Amino acid sequence: MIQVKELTKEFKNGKNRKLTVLNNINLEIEDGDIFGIIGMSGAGKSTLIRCINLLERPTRGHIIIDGTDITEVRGKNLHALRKNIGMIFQNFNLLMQKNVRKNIAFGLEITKLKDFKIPGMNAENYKKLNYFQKRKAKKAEINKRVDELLELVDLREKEYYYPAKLSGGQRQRVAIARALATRPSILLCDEATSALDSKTTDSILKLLKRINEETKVTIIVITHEMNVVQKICNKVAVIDKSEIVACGYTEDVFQNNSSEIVRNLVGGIMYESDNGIFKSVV
Ligand SMILES: Nc1ncnc2c1ncn2[C@@H]1O[C@H](COP(=O)(O)OP(=O)(O)OP(=O)(O)O)[C@@H](O)[C@H]1O
Repeated sequence: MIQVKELTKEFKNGKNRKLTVLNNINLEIEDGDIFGIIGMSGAGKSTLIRCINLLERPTRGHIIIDGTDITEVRGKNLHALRKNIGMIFQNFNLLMQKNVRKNIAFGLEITKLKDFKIPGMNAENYKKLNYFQKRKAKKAEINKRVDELLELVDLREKEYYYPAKLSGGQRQRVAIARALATRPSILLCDEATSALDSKTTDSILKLLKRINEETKVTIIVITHEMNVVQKICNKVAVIDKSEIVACGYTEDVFQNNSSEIVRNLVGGIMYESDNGIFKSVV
């Protein structure tokens, strides 16, 4: 479980001036959730997601993942923490000089040999291997993992392509595979479908949902596209002007139109309720 407690983030804005981008945020995200965070541009969504993997350090407050307050984590332990949190972006952030296989393998390649855990091998057996045996075992394990991920994101046929020769949707599939390579328990998606057309968006959302069901990875989705939240998020939080103004099961939040910001954001969305009857929430 991810618990965000009384989180505040301030940026220095000129001499002696502060900009409060997140103000006393409280959230609970359960294991296996696909949790949406929505809000207008500038509301603080990206800053919140960047605090969750400590790309930004909160000014005050706590982020507790499975009982560990990660705001206290520094140095070597930070590396282990980051391996547990994958991230994908709007612009994919692929390495353009590396092919699909090498992009996916990247996070595993840069893991130091001593930190590389080979599944199925216990610490005693591993200790007995010499340096070259360890390197060989690491290489074989990386290849096996990349093969699995290529199957998962359905890119087997493009494994030796460079990103420049891939469509936007294929690039995002590579980014998803790369983010999952270290078997993280959390996947952060920062406007991951914003650069894609609606058909490609749908195929990426289906893929994320399938991955969530198969691997139980917790997914946090930041988006300004309400249809993304409607299609895959079981829960959603709405941020407005640095604060959470609504939070809960997606259907409940979308159907409760008491807050103006929620009305503006979800205005016009048709929601399918449990009994199959479509109704407008505005
Ligand atoms: N490093 C920084 N230094 C100063 N101000 C920042 C910094 N990063 C973000 N901000 C400010 O924080 C506010 C929130 O930014 P953030 O990117 O979190 O919003 P957002 O909701 O993700 O917006 P968008 O949907 O447009 O990406 C903005 O006013 C932005 O200018």
